[in-house]
Parts: sequence; C-alpha cells; structure tokens
Amino acid sequence: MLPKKQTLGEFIIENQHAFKYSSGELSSLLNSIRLAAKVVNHEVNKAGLVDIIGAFGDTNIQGEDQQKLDVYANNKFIQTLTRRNIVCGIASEEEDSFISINSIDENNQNKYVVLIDPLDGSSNIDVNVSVGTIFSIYRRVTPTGSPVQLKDFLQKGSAQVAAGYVVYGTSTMLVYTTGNGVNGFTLNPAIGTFYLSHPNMTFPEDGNIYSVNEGNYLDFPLGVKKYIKYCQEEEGDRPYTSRYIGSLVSDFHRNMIKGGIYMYPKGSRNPNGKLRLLYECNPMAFLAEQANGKSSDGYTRTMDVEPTELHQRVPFVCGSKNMVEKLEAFMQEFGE
Ligand SMILES: O=P(O)(O)OC[C@H]1O[C@](O)(COP(=O)(O)O)[C@@H](O)[C@@H]1O
Repeated sequence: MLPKKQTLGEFIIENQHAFKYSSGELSSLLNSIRLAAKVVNHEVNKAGLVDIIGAFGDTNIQGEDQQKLDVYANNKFIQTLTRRNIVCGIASEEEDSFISINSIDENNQNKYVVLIDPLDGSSNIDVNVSVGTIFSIYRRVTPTGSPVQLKDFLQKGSAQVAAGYVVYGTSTMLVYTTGNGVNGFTLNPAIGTFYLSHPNMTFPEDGNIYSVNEGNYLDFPLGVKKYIKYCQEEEGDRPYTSRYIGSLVSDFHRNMIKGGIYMYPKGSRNPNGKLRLLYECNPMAFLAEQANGKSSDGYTRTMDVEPTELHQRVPFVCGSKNMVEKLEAFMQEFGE
C-alpha cells in the first residue's frame, strides 16, 4: 500500500506559485536535481562493490585529491543539468571554472545558474560514513541569452532563490528551500520516489550538541576556544555533547533535527577556514535561516559576505540561533 505522503515531484509543482519569479523553469531545475540525486545515490549505495572507491588520481583547483565518487557525482549532476537544458551556467567545487551553457547552446534562454558541491564529506566515502551533495541556485544578473559571466555566480547568499542538500545516509534524503521554509523528503529505494517525510524543518533555538574538528583546537581563534570550553563546562544543561561526523551535510542535518552548532573556524592551516562560501556555506546558511537557525563567520552574517572568487573559503558557524549568538558574543569579547 503506497504511503499517502506527498511525493517531491507533487510538492514542487504544488508550491511553485510561491516562487518569487517565473515558476516552470525553477520546478524543472529542482526536478532535474532530484533525478541526478537518485542516480548518484544508486552508486553511493553500492560503493564497496563497484570500482568507485578511492582516489581518482587527480587534484581539484583547491589542491585536494579528487575521489572517484567526487568525479562521478560531478559528472552526473553536470550531465543531467546540461542535457535537460534548464540552466544557463553551472559552477562546481570540482571544476576549475564555471561552465557556460551558451557555449554549448547559443540559443539558451534560461535564467538560472547552479552551484554544486557534488560530493560533500569526501573523506568519509571509503569508510561508509554518510556523505552528501549541496546545491545553490541563483537567477542570473546578466542579460538572458548572453553567455553567463563570473558575476552571475559571485552573488551574495541573500540573492539565492533556492538551496538544498542530499544526504546519503541510513536513508537518502533531499532537503531544500525556495525561501518558504525547509522541507525534507526521504527516498523510498524500492520505487525510487522521494516522499515528504520532514515538513517545515526548524532548528530548535537551543541545543546541546557542538560539532567541530577539535584536532585543530590549538589553531582556533581565542573566541572559539573560549566557546568550546563553555560547551564543556559542568553548569546548567552543560556540558554539551561533542558530535563531529566530518561531513557538513550530515552534521548540519543532525543539528537541525536535534539542536546544535557546527563550526569550521579559521586556523593556521586554513587561514580563511576550509569551507567554500559559494558551494557549502551560502546554501547551508540559507537553509539554516529558513529553518529559524543562524549562520555567520563569527561576526558577519554568511549571506551578507560579498563573494570575490569562485572557490573562496570563509570561516563558518551555523546552527541553533542562541548557540550561534553565544559563540558570536565570545568572538566579540575575545576575538582572534
Ligand atoms: O576533515 P576536516 O578538516 O574536519 O573537514 C571536514 C569538513 O570538510 C568537508 O568534508 C568539506 O570538504 P569536501 O567538500 O571536500 O568534502 C565537510 O563536509 C566537513 O565538515
């Protein structure tokens, strides 16, 4: 007996009236991301059985060793979006520069550009720990029909029209927002359909989970060190619990459901932090704010940061509002 839950396809159509701009195009785009997610999910689930584990043997522009699954996921998302002729440009964490679809189809009249982190949590691929895909969608700022330009991608996070992630975990979920709240859909692998399982997801204002790679502790700004000590003190509802999966999507997802804070501060090894503003921080910040959470670099709202480069990194804090504000207060008081 099929569950009476709404499918993702139905939900996208039913809610397209709420989109700020024309709807059909964005609906088709979200549906294509849904399709690519299912294709990638299929490979992720049998990663140990097919030759898709381990290094690909190449490095990306960030100087990181690309994993085979990074490259596979990157190709699948780009192919799916390009073949369906629904975007005018794509930027990916795994691609040196952006892809202008007009260079492939000069009559391309599409209005949206997509930025993706095709496989987030790469260090967890080989050890069967949950990984994810992150996407962010903007309306282009240059004239429709002309080749996209860098400025179509270097937009502040506050200009996003949609953002989301796929988490390939104990179950596969697609979670997204178009600026009208956050909804989560679980894939029924038996029939390959996403169903609405988590409507109106919100961050509890407070939580008791903190997620940070404490291996870098000595490197952290003093404000962050003081906040981590605060989390560990025996007082009131503290100490909080330390949970760090090492996949942003999975740590974010858990913290959104249970209440918590994720931090990737800057440090001597990552003077600007590790996470990419355009592919990781802005989409997660949009989701966080739409789910009553908060996100910043410790001082400035993530979505107010002016992007200057395609692959720029920023310090990133995200999660339950009161926890992020507490950390920001420590940053104000103790600084770097
Ligand atoms: O291993 P570290 O330095 O703690 O970094 C882990 C963080 O880096 C990430 O893996 C991002 O990098 P990738 O997109 O290359 O996987 C996040 O998902 C995760 O939170």
